[in-house]
Amino acid sequence: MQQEVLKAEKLNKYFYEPATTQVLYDISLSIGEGEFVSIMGKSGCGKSTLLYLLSTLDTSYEGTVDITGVRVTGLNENDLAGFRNEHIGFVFQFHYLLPEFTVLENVMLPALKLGKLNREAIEQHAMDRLRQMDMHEHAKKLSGKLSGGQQQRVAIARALINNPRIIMADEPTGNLDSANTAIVFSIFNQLVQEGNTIIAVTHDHDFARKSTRILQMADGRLTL
Ligand SMILES: Nc1ncnc2c1ncn2[C@@H]1O[C@H](COP(=O)(O)OP(=O)(O)OP(=O)(O)O)[C@@H](O)[C@H]1O
Repeated sequence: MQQEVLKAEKLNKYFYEPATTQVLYDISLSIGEGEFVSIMGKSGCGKSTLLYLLSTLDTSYEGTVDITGVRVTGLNENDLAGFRNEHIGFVFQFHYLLPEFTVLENVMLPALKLGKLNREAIEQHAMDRLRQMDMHEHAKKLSGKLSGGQQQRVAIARALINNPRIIMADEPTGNLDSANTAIVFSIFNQLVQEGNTIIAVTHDHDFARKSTRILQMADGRLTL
């Protein structure tokens, strides 16, 4: 049987400002190794909120989340930061590249933080990831000087530097033209072939159609 990578049980989420509102209702799901899951639904239905919970960035909710068999619900922020850095690659729009650092430095950063390899090994690994994204020729440029599509590819290289088993993406092709969308999709496809798991919030039907499963949301509930 396919190994379970992520399990969520009975997630409920409330926001308390400006008034108490429930935005996620009783969400339970299980995602296996090597799945490429798209989360879809109308604007405001709770997709990003759900992804924040699943990716441990938001810790105030009811219910439980287990990732790679670890109960992440209830872990303190320090432990969560370490867990995320090792197991989850983020391609989120707010996880911007640092514009005053080079492309290579940006990609190396999460591995330097993790501290498992020496600088030389990290640099080599970062260059390999950049080559995979066809961005190696830009390694020495300041990331702020790249186009949006190029920055997104660098962000993916950075997300992959610690070889996470799970990649969480919020609108990974949101600001991209069709050529860059195709590149990002083929990178994701390759990652899935290698046994990684991808969970992506997207409005892009073409993108979602190519994933292995679509989670459809409406009004804070999973409908499919
Ligand atoms: N910090 C917050 N405080 C209060 N309400 C919030 C907050 N963040 C989100 N919401 C509300 O929660 C609901 C779900 O928002 P969410 O961003 O998860 O939707 P979404 O499906 O990702 O939307 P979009 O596709 O437009 O990004 C919305 O009604 C939104 O207004």
